[in-house]
Amino acid sequence: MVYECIVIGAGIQGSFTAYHLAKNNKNTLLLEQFVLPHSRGSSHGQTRIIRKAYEEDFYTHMMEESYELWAQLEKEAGLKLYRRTGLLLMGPENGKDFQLIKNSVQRNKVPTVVLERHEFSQHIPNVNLTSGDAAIVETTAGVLYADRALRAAQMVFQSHGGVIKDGEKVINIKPGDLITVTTDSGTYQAKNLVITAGPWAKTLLSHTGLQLPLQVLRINVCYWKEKVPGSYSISNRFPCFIQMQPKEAEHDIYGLPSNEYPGLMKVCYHMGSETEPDERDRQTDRRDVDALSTYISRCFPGLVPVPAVVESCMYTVTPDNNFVLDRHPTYSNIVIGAGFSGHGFKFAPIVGKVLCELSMGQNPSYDLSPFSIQRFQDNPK
Ligand SMILES: Cc1cc2nc3c(=O)[nH]c(=O)nc-3n(C[C@H](O)[C@H](O)[C@H](O)COP(=O)(O)OP(=O)(O)OC[C@H]3O[C@@H](n4cnc5c(N)ncnc54)[C@H](O)[C@@H]3O)c2cc1C
Ligand SMILES: O=C(O)[C@@H]1CCCCN1
Repeated sequence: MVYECIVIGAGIQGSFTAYHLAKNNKNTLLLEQFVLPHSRGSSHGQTRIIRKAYEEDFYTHMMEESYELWAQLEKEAGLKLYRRTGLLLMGPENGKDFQLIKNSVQRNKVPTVVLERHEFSQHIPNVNLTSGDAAIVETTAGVLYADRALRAAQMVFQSHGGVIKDGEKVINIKPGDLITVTTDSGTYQAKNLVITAGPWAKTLLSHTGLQLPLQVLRINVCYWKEKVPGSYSISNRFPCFIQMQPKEAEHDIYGLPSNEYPGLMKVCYHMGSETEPDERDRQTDRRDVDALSTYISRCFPGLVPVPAVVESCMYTVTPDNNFVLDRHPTYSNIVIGAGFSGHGFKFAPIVGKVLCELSMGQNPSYDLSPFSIQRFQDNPK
């Protein structure tokens, strides 16, 4: 049988693409190399941050509709996927990045509160605001329950007649008017193909003759013990946070209130060391954990500054940290979603929608020029 569309990769982006295709009555097959659920890609784990505060207007605009589509999935699946916590943004008051994001939220009317230094500790207890730093809180930001969201998108896809075949690794792609996809246990044909293979995108795209400048990083996902259980918890109304330009590191540090593992707060570094996705844990660089320990001792005195639990996850990053959402430059019936650069989860309902539109030959609902493949060819690295 010939499918209307095959989607390769059942992470959050592929699952949402398949969800939209099935809702548009397209006969769709979702292929996944590992038995589901698994923790080998980028979409596993309990939580992710959802927010509208971005330096770039186009991300903030996409998030308007994304919140609505997350709420729709909650309804369809009968599950709670989003919890509002607020997002505390801290950074050097006169720093360029902090100013850009502050101006953007004002320009785009994202609900935010500015916290003056003298009132900071009254609103955010147990955190030391670095001297020279300013703070704002985006009030509608919060947490997405990631594992649960992934299952929900897959469930709704199946309830619309979609087929998932897991434990089947794609080993070859033969482009054409009818595309032939070969896995380690079968061969399938479709009129359209969507590749959302996360950290494996580079390998898969090589079967289609395309090279993209994607780099895979291993992220140490660190949980830190609260000295007084609950002091940084969701139930105590502690927010998610992003610390821009921390003193001890080059990249941002971020955290989510304790919730999923009672007594433990997730605080991570927004960077990692390069790795091969099939040998993720051979990468043992822990310099990021040392920087986190120093930051936590200085700014989060209520946490024990040694990680209690370390999990891992991968980022697939592009040179400008913007996603790839485009048609294949040679084969217009192959659509690509890749390079989510450690911030793609919150956008998944919109990513799925535009990849579905591209694959159905429609005009996408958003200007996709920031996400084009052409931008790499214009500025080869
Ligand atoms: C530690 C961490 C924190 C993050 N925090 C946030 C956050 O707070 N907010 C936010 O919005 N985003 C966040 N992100 C980013 C977000 O999680 C990712 O952008 C998103 O999960 C990427 O999804 P994906 O579907 O592209 O990749 P994946 O989830 O990796 O899915 C790709 C799938 O393709 C499958 N596959 C690959 N090759 C093949 C093949 N040959 N055959 C069959 N299947 C194949 C893989 O097994 C995998 O299941 C974070 C990411 C990490 C790692
Ligand atoms: O996508 C996000 O909102 C977070 C910000 C901090 C780094 C990890 N990703």
